[in-house]
Amino acid sequence: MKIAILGAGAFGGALAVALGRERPVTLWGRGLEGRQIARLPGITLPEAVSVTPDLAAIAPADAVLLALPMQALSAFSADHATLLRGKALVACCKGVDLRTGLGPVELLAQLEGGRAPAVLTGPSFAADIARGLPTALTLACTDETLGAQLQHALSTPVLRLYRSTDVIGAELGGALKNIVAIAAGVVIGAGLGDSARAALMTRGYAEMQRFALARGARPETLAGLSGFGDLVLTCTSQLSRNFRFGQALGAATPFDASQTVEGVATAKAVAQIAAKDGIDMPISTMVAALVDGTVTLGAAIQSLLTRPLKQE
Ligand SMILES: NC(=O)c1ccc[n+]([C@@H]2O[C@H](COP(=O)([O-])OP(=O)(O)OC[C@H]3O[C@@H](n4cnc5c(N)ncnc54)[C@H](O)[C@@H]3O)[C@@H](O)[C@H]2O)c1
Ligand SMILES: O=P(O)(O)OC[C@H](O)CO
Repeated sequence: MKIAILGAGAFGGALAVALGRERPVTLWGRGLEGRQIARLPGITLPEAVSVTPDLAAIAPADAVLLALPMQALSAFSADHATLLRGKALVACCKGVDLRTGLGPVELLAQLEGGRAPAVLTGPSFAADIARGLPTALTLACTDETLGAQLQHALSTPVLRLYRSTDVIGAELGGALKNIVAIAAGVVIGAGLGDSARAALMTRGYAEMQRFALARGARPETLAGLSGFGDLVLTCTSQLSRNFRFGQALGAATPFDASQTVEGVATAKAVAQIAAKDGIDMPISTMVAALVDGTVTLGAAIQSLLTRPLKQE
């Protein structure tokens, strides 16, 4: 299986490094020059990675990994539909498209006549993958045969892929955990303590399940790498941009606006869907209001703490 990766940011670069240590792979990215990845300082791409600024050069690839920010995926896949159609597409982004309310697999499935798209997601910092540290991810695809082929093609001795057919559960776990990570960052940034963070993560997980199950996900997927696993990683590590963004919000300190923080747009998308479909999502709704500036930090905390007492 010939593999191409689209997007030479942190995650696309890290996947190219990991796969390029084992087999040939093509990496395309905007403004990609030389064999360094700007978002991965100190990392050099292995020899087996062919770097190209020309998108047409990925034409021979059988499998294409799209490591772009979620909000760029819709326009990108529509603009390059002819090139992408017929290939095994693997979405590597985490989020919900703000304009359509769709996840990455649902967006890619709109390329008519294509194969069943897959999603690669789970607890993984690009910096860890690029350093060759052990990482486990979920590869979800409704086509079991294709899913198994991709699982084997994309696994390495230190990058272990677990297979699933629950694409909705896998993509929503990755999308929703970023919202909870922002909220966890707010809790820590505002000095509310580790006990409050544990409570927030637990109630956030309940909220993730509620939303995902309402959209057809399987509960065991949410309990796996792409849900619970990624929630734990992202809510507890300073390496997470979503967590650090929330921390800056909670502490009222500046944050580098050039960083990709997927939970911001996804919180807005999820809050809109939850309001429309009547799904109780208090943390996501509050994160959406906080990032929009329609509620103050004090009011947001107060609102979550004064919700009616209920059964767990
Ligand atoms: N960084 C991580 O640790 C990590 C881990 C797992 C998953 N992800 C996911 O991977 C996705 C990408 O994140 P990242 O960390 O690589 O972000 P990044 O900001 O490091 O890189 C994004 C790349 O996409 C490119 N890009 C943006 N818009 C584009 C467009 N319209 N057309 C072509 N290229 C475009 C940018 O130039 C940049 O190279 C996100 O959804 C993120 O959640 C990231
Ligand atoms: O830096 P973040 O917050 O986008 O998190 C990166 C990955 O999604 C962690 O699994």
